[in-house]
Amino acid sequence: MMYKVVEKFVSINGEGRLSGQLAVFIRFLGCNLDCSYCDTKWANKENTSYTLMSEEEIYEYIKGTKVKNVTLTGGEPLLQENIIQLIEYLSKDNELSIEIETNGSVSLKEFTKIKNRPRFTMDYKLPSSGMEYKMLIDNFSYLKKEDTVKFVAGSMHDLERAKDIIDKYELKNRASVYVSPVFGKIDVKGMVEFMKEHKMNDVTLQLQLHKIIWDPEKKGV
Ligand SMILES: C[S@@+](CC[C@H](N)C(=O)[O-])C[C@H]1O[C@@H](n2cnc3c(N)ncnc32)[C@H](O)[C@@H]1O
Ligand SMILES: Nc1nc2[nH]cc(C(=O)O)c2c(=O)[nH]1
Ligand code: SF4
Ligand SMILES: [Mg+2]
Repeated sequence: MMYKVVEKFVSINGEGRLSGQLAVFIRFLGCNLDCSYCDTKWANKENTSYTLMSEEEIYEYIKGTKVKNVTLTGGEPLLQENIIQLIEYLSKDNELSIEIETNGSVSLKEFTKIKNRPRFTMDYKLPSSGMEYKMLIDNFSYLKKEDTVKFVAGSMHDLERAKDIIDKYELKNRASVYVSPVFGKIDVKGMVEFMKEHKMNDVTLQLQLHKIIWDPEKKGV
């Protein structure tokens, strides 16, 4: 099988449970959503240049970096044709710790059947993204403790909505729960005050480390 890879690189993971650790990123072409805040819109344009890579070539690249954490992302990685074959192929290597960043609109059902499946870092798109209506609530039932639900908030209204969803679906009992500011859009101190006011125990506030270390617009980091 061949996959449309728009960039591959090693960096510090700037997000999620392995934030701060080295990771190999494979970014795939194309997305079905159009989040207002997307910092990777360039990867979603059908005319974006990409490299066709087989599962073997992707695996060889990853192993050649000697980095064990792998993040499959995009664009929306789960929309790649035959992505299940790639995930199964990579999942055979127990030395790899694989995470998939996914946007919450693609059913996880088939992916949860994969032996030694990767961890999902699944967004729940909040109102300011304009994509909340695309969220598949059933996906919450496929999550396990190793997975993460991420809420990217662009306003205090978004944060209120995130709290409602976290409580309504008891997400803290299902997976790790992260909140993340839309970069430069919301006062992070205000997010902390909100979390304090609402006693949001067991929710992790993240900042995109890579946008602190490098130019926030820089690709390949
Ligand atoms: C570029 S997306 C790719 C994976 C998948 N399409 C998704 O949205 O989860 C990776 C992560 O970056 C987040 N993200 C995108 N633009 C952002 C921004 N401007 N500020 C903060 N997080 C952002 C997304 O919400 C998602 O959690
Ligand atoms: N350094 C770094 N860490 C990341 N974690 C998730 C990313 C993504 O775009 O999915 C990402 C990214 O784009 N860069
Ligand atoms: S789903 Fe992810 S890649 Fe697609 S537009 Fe939203 S943030 Fe960007
Ligand atoms: Mg990114």
